[in-house]
Amino acid sequence: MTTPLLSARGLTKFYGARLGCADVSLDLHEGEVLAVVGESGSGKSTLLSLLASELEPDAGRVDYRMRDGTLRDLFALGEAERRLLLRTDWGFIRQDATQGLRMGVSAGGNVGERLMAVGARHYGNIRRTSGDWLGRVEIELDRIDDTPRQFSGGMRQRLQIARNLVSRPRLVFMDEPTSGLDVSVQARLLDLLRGLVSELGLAVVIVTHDLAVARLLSHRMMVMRQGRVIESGLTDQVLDDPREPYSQLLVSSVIAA
Ligand SMILES: Nc1ncnc2c1ncn2[C@@H]1O[C@H](COP(=O)(O)OP(=O)(O)OP(=O)(O)O)[C@@H](O)[C@H]1O
Repeated sequence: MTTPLLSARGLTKFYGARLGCADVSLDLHEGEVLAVVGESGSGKSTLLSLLASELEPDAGRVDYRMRDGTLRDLFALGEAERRLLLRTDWGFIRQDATQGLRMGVSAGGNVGERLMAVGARHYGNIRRTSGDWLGRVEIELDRIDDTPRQFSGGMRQRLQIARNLVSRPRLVFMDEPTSGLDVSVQARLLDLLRGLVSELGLAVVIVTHDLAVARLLSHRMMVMRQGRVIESGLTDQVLDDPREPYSQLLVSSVIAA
């Protein structure tokens, strides 16, 4: 067995007296897609923020295997190291595109900025690579100088994808990347994401309340309820044959919908 890329043990977070999540452990290997599902308030976003070290846990730890092979405790990283990871080795695709994009910067600039973070300096190359990536996410090249404010919701999400993937991260966090979009737009976006994730061999932690998204994108899934993981396993197994009554309810309510 190879060492996991990301490994969490006993992650627990309280907001005052309210539980965010409790005692969550997981391993994520390179190229693996893990979906975290559960109803609203079950702790999915809290867990994602802890894994991405945006939030400090009350207990537990997260280790990450750096590119040089060393295992690092994420909460022991300095702020500069953490920011560097976020800009280079990781991506974070957010539900709200205004939080994941620089809304006042052109589409090309949004993508180019990430390239500069990994050392690109030549303007012509940066613009060409940015243009290539806009094409890959189906944004017309003549929109390269428009800002995301002039984009539709679906286009903004595709731009977030380009911005995050252009620097070839190894790990991408996704927080409900398709919710809030029209069903037909969601389907296209999911297709695009699925293709890129497999082509680039990305490791992904995706939070979603939509089991169809989990089915389409993930290899493994975890079901959360009231801050705790109540079931986990291979996605097809959990969805086709859920063990826990709560997971059965989740799955059947989708089928009924
Ligand atoms: N900043 C905060 N301050 C206080 N309580 C919080 C905060 N963020 C989350 N919580 C609480 O922690 C619990 C888990 O919330 P979390 O946002 O992680 O759930 P979720 O599964 O992501 O929900 P949703 O699908 O609605 O985003 C909830 O009870 C929530 O009210």
